Amino acid sequence: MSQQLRIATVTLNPAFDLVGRLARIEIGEVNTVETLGLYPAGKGINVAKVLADLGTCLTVTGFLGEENQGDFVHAFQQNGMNDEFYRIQGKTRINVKITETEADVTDLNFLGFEICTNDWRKFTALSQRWNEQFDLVAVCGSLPRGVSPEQFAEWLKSLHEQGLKVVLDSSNAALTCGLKAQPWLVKPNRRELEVWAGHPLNNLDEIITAAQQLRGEGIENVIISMGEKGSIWINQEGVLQAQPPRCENVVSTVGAGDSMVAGLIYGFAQGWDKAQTLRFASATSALAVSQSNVGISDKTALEQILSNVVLTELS
Ligand SMILES: Nc1ncnc2c1ncn2[C@@H]1O[C@H](COP(=O)(O)OP(=O)(O)O)[C@@H](O)[C@H]1O
Ligand SMILES: O=P(O)(O)OC[C@H]1O[C@](O)(COP(=O)(O)O)[C@@H](O)[C@@H]1O
Repeated sequence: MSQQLRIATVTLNPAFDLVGRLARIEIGEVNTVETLGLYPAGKGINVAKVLADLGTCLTVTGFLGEENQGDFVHAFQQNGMNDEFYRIQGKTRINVKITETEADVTDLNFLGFEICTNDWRKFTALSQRWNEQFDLVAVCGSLPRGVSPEQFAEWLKSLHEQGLKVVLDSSNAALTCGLKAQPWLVKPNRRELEVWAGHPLNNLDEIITAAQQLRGEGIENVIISMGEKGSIWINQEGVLQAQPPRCENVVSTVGAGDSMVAGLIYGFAQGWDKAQTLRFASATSALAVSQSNVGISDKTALEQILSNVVLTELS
C-alpha cells in the first residue's frame, strides 16, 4: 500500500485534557497539583496528532463546541490537519488527568456536550459519501450525550457498507454495540475486553481466548493492549505478542492507547507486515508514557524504543 491511503479520524466527544501531577491524591482534602499542560485532545484527535507527527496528511472530524474551539483550530492548523469537524453550540468538555508519583493515572472524564437529533442527522448525512474522500476511518472515543449506542452502531454499519476500513477504539456500550457493525480493526484495552466478555480475565490465556471470541464476531484484526505488559494482535495469521521496554520514568499514560492505534494505522498505510506494524505501534505507545502530551516529539527516542520491542509468536 502506498502512502496515499486517505485517512480520517473521528472524535464524537473530544475534550481538552488538563494534565497534572502530584505525589498522592488525598480524597476530601485540598490538593495542590503541578500543571503539566492543557491540550486539545480526545481519542481521534490524539491518533491524528501522532499520525501528523509521522508525516501523514489526514482529515479530522466529529463534533466540536463552537464556544471554546480556538485552541483546537490552532492545533489542527499547526499540524496540517484538514478540519472537517461539525460545529455545535456550546463548549467542548475538559477532562482532568492526574498522575500520582505513588500510583497510576486518575482520569476524570466529564460527559460533555449533548448532540441534538438535527445535528446528528446532518453529521451522519455528510458521512454517507465518505467513501469518495477516505479509505480508512478511525472512530475513537466515547459517545456524546444524545447519541445512543444503537444509533452509533447503525451509523458505523453505514460506514462499513460504503466499503471503508473502519477502525474502532471505544468502550462500554459503544464498543459492544459498535462491534455489531464488524469494524476492520478494534483495540480494546484489557479492562474494555473484560467488560465485553462480561467476566474478569485473569491471565494471558484467558485474554487470548476472549480476544479470539471477539475475532469470531467477524472482526479481522483484534489488538488487545495491556498497559506495561504490552499487547497482543490476533488475526488470521495467528497471535503475536509485543512487549515494549519498561519505561523507567512514566510521566503520564494518557494517550498511550491512542498512540498505539496511530502506530497500527501508520504501519498499515506503509504496507508493512504484521510484525513490523506491531513493533512500531508498541514503540509509539511506549514513547507516549514518557511524556505529558501526545505526539512524536523525539524521533531518536522512538528509534531506541523500537529496537528494544520484543515480539513473540504465540501460535
Ligand atoms: N508503563 C508502560 N511502559 C511501556 N509501555 C506502556 C506502558 N503503559 C502502556 N504502554 C504501551 O501503551 C499501550 C497501550 O496502553 P494501555 O494502557 O493498554 O491502553 P489505553 O490507554 O487504551 O488504556 C500498551 O499496549 C503498551 O504498548
Ligand atoms: O472518549 P473518552 O473515552 O471519553 O476518552 C477521552 C479521553 O481519552 C484520551 O483520548 C486518552 O485516551 P487513552 O489514554 O486511552 O489513549 C484523552 O485524551 C481524553 O480525555
